[in-house]
Amino acid sequence: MSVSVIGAGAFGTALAVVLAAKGPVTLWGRDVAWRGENPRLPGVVLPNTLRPTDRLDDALAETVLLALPAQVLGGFLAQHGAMLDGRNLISCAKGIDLQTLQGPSALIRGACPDATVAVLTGPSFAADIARGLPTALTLACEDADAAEALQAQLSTGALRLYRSTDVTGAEFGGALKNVIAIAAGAAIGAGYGDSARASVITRGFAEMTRLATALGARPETLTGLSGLGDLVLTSTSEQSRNFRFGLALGHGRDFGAGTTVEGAATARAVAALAPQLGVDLPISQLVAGLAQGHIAMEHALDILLNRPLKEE
Ligand SMILES: NC(=O)c1ccc[n+]([C@@H]2O[C@H](COP(=O)([O-])OP(=O)(O)OC[C@H]3O[C@@H](n4cnc5c(N)ncnc54)[C@H](O)[C@@H]3O)[C@@H](O)[C@H]2O)c1
Ligand SMILES: O=P(O)(O)OC[C@H](O)CO
Repeated sequence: MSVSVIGAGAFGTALAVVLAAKGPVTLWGRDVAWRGENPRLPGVVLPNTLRPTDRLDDALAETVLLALPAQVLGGFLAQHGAMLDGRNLISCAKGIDLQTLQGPSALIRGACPDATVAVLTGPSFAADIARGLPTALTLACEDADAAEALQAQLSTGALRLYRSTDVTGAEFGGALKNVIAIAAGAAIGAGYGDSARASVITRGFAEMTRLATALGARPETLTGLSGLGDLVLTSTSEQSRNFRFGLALGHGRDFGAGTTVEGAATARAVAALAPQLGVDLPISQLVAGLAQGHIAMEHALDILLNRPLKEE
């Protein structure tokens, strides 16, 4: 099966680099005028078996990894879905679409009804994957046979994929951890300390589980790589853009525009979903308010701590 990657950002390029060790890979991006090294992934030399292109019709393999940001995916599919239909389409985006409040797999299914839809998610920084460091991810697809075939196709010596049929659990775990990582960063940035961060991670994980299971996810998926695994990575590493965005909020500093911070828009989507699903998500709703500037950092702690005491 041939492979292509749509989206020449850090993650799409990193995946293309490692998969190109197994065979030819085409990488589509809007602007691939750079040659040899993608500025979004500095220091990584592209192998000869990786072919960048800005022509979409030139990048339509049997298996297509969609590595665009979540808020961009819907528009891209509306424009190009027909060209992509009928293939194995694997979402690598970690977010919830603000317009539809859907995860990437539902967007893909809507635009490409004859595709086999899967998600690839889990704890992984693009720079680590591109350097060939050992990484374990979840490949989720409702069709168990397709999941097994894609797992074999996309695993490499250092990139170890575990398969799952719980697409909702895998993709919502990956999206929601970004929101909680912002909260963890804000707690550290504001000087609340490591104990407070551990509370945010733990109570945030409870929120992730509540929301994802209300949407039909299996609870055990949330304890796997795509949920807890990625939450731990993203809430504890300054390599994470979501964590660094939270740090800036906590410090009261501006954060560079143009950096992909999936958790900011996803927090707003979560805040809209919570009342629809009847779930209580105080940390995520706080992040939505902070990210939009509706809540000031100095009030954030009071909002969380002044809620009624409850059973764990
Ligand atoms: N970077 C990581 O370490 C990492 C790891 C795992 C998953 N992800 C996920 O992968 C997704 C992409 O993140 P990234 O890190 O590659 O982002 P990035 O900021 O490095 O790159 C985003 C890319 O999207 C392109 N883009 C933006 N709008 C577009 C449009 N309308 N049409 C076509 N292309 C457009 C940009 O040109 C850029 O190449 C996110 O959902 C992220 O959560 C990233
Ligand atoms: O840099 P972030 O915060 O988008 O995180 C990247 C990956 O999702 C970590 O698994």
